[in-house]
Amino acid sequence: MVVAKIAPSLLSGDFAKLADECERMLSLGADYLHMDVMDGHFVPNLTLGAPIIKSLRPHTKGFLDCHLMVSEPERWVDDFAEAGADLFCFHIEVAKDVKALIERVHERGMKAGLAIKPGTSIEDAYEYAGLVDQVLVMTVEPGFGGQAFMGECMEKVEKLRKRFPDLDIEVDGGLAPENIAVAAKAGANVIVAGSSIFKAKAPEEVIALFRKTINEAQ
Ligand SMILES: O=C(CO)[C@H](O)[C@H](O)COP(=O)(O)O
Repeated sequence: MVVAKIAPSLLSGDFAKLADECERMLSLGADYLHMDVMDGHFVPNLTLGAPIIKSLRPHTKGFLDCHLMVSEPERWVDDFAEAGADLFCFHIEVAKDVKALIERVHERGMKAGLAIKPGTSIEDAYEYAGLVDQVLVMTVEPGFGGQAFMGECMEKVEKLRKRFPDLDIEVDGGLAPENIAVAAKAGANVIVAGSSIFKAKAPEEVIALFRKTINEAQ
C-alpha cells in the first residue's frame, strides 16, 4: 500500500526567499519539496540548477524532489548528488540509456524518478517502473506553472497503478482541490502542486485536503 505525499512546487514560491519558503511549506504539512529544474531547451523556460540546490541544502532537512526538465539529464547526476538532492527525476523522452541512468542515480545515493510528458505513452515506462523509486506522470506540458490539469493523463496513472500497486506515482501540473479526487481515484499518491497551494489563503488546508483525499482512495 502507498501513502500520500504532498510536494509543493517551489516554482510558485518566492525564489528570493527560497529557504524560508521551503521551511514554511514543511511547517504547513508538506512531505516533499518539489524543485523544478528547467534548462530553456527541453522546455521553453529557465529556472534553477544544482548551485541553488547546494545553497539551499544546509537550510532545510526537507526531501528535495528534483524534477529535471533538461535535455541531457546524464550531465547533471554528479552535480545534483554533490548538491544534496534526495531524488533525481529525469525524462524518459531524452535519456540516452534509461536503465544505465537509473543505476547511476542510485550509485550516487539518490532516489531515481522517471518522468513522462503528456504525449508519451505509459507503456514506454513499464520496463523501468520496477527499477525506479517514483514515476512522474505530467498532467501539463512541462515548462510553466499555472496551467490547466489534463484529465486525459489519468488513464496512464490507472494503467500504471494496476501493474505496480506499491509504486510511488507522482502527478504534476494543475492539481487543485477541484481535481484531486480524480487523481486519487486513478491511483496517484504523490501530489505536486504549485499555484493551488501557494495562492491559497490557507495552504495548510489544501495540503490536508490532498492528503485526506489520496489516503481515503487507497
Ligand atoms: O513541473 C511543473 C511545470 O513544468 C510544475 O511543477 C507544475 O506545473 C506545478 O505548478 P502548478 O501546480 O501551478 O501547475
